[in-house]
Amino acid sequence: MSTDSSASGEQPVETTDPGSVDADGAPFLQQPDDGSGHLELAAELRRLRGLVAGSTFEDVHDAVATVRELSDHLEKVGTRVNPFTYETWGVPEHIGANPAIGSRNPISPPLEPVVFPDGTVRVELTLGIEYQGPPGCVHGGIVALLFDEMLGLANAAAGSVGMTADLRVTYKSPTPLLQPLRIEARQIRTEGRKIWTEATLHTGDTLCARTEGLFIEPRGIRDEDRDKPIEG
Ligand SMILES: CCCCCCCCCCCCCC(=O)SCCNC(=O)CCNC(=O)[C@H](O)C(C)(C)COP(=O)(O)OP(=O)(O)OC[C@H]1O[C@@H](n2cnc3c(N)ncnc32)[C@H](O)[C@@H]1OP(=O)(O)O
Repeated sequence: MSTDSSASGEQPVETTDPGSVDADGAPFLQQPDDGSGHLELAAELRRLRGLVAGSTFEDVHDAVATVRELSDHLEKVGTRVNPFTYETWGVPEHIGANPAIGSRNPISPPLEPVVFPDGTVRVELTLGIEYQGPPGCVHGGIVALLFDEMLGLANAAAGSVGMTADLRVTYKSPTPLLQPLRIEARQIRTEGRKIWTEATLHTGDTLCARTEGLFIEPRGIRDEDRDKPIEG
């Protein structure tokens, strides 16, 4: 969880609170903390991101030098990782680097999904000014990113993985910044490698957006196809 400044810069606003877990929901794809401080670093950078995007400054050249020093330090002490291969869908390192859900990725809000017995995956979150599109509203591309991810998670909850082939988003009402949002996603049906999944985004009782996605399970991803080459 991180704390970012509001647009006015006066009140700290929680931007990534995943909300409470209902009694019958269970945390889904929890991302382990390896104790290295990596997650705290990402959380602090999220705070920084909110401050940089959501503030004006007179002179921050001192901050530039400090951040440059930090980057130089991290470059020295870290081990760079390469993008993952298809076989690694869902391993903690794959999830952790994800721009929507990844706890190690400062770009992500991040999402902390909860799965329910009927297969619904839900996240609750509040987005700050760094996600702004129209004034006061969440950028439509961010909504699409969150939807794509949530549909993918609903597929994972149903035991499948798929590449997004078609993603339709209907924006019904502006998605507000700095207000609690709730996204719920569920797999609807499958036919061979084709998977249909849907999601909604609400603030309170207001429907802000909904989506329908068609996903295609990559060839070779199923156990019986392990010896076949994986194709996107
Ligand atoms: C458990 C593990 C947990 C993991 C958790 C991870 C969470 C992370 C979640 C991350 C989430 C983020 C997710 C992301 O960011 S995914 C990244 C964004 N998506 C892509 O980059 C996909 C790019 N496209 C492709 O790779 C290929 O085109 C795919 C793989 C989609 C299909 O190429 P492929 O060669 O395999 O398929 P096919 O041609 O034999 O067609 C097969 C069938 O599908 C039908 N079809 C195909 N395309 C379309 C279309 N556009 N509309 C309607 N129908 C379409 C087609 O007619 C045929 O139907 P039929 O004739 O059989 O009836």
